[in-house]
Amino acid sequence: MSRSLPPADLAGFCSCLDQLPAPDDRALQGAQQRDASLTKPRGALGRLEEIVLWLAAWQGRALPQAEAVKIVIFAGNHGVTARGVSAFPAAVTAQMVANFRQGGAAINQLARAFGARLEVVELDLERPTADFCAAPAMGEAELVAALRAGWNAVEPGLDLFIAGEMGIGNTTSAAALAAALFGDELGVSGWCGRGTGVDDAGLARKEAAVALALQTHAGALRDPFEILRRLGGREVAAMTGAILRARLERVPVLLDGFIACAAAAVLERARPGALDHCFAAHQSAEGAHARLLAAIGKEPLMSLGLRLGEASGAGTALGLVQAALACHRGMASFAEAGVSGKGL
Ligand SMILES: O=C(O)c1ccc[n+]([C@@H]2O[C@H](COP(=O)([O-])O)[C@@H](O)[C@H]2O)c1
Ligand SMILES: Cc1cc2nc[nH]c2cc1C
Repeated sequence: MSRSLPPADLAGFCSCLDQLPAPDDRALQGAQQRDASLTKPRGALGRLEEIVLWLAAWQGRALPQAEAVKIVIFAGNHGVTARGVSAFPAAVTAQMVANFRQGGAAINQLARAFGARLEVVELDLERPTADFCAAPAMGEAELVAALRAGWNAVEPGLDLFIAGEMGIGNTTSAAALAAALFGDELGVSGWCGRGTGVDDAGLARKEAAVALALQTHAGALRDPFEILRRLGGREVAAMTGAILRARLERVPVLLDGFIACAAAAVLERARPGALDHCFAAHQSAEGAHARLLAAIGKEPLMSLGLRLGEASGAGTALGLVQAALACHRGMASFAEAGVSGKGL
């Protein structure tokens, strides 16, 4: 299904979940057949083969490509930063947006290295969300505006989409989201990590903020989109909207780190299988990312100790995507190369 206009309201976004397209089985089979013909023992390219099959199924072609690759960094500010939950001041969000625009951030280098188009979408940076320890982070209209901003960032026909984020304080928001979506039986500390590098006192403030938020919103944390409204942030909701639109357009998505996965998890909780078009690029060093990946049923491609956000893990994984596609598209078959097939 291709639809250009974003839903007007929250009910419209929710009803998209009833219309999720399936992968293209014929394209998948075509890619499997080609893979089986190539001059290598079957399975010998390991997870590179998995990447190719995923792209084939969602792009709808046996010879997938990564020409039109788009990375969008969504930026938002968080009221919860007033509680001392980050190692950096909230002003860094806008300063990094300027850095993205000037080409000086890590993601600028990765996008250039791997031939991806990079865009930055600022979401009301001068107006942080409400401190979710005391009140819902966003009103419904704000949530819908953020979901729509994400939706509008994805166009049909992309070969691959990456949603990235920049938002001082957003690992606290992502921890609260994950705890609310998947339960906090291990305690909130199981979902809290050091983010930009908070010290022990900062980590304790973060855990206290998440615990207080869950208490404040107790009884109102059943619906995943309501959880997003209460505990999320604008850039988080924009990633949710973008990942949903990508699914409707059958555009495959590479998931980045802890915050991007929390945004995606809203969809998975709302509709199991909603993330079938997504591949987890990496496991970040944020302590709870491994748990979150397991909760959404994703096996990360790499674990390099990255904890930067801004789509840097997914941007790095583009190199692996290119490696996978180069082999699938360029290798000779056994017949073409005159190589003997398996004997026994
Ligand atoms: O992607 C991740 O897993 C990740 C882990 C730690 C930090 N970050 C980035 O750091 C910022 C949030 O960290 P913090 O400590 O301010 O909550 C935000 O801009 C994220 O892009 C991102
Ligand atoms: C400098 C800096 C760059 C970032 N990029 C994504 N999150 C970030 C957080 C900080 C603090």
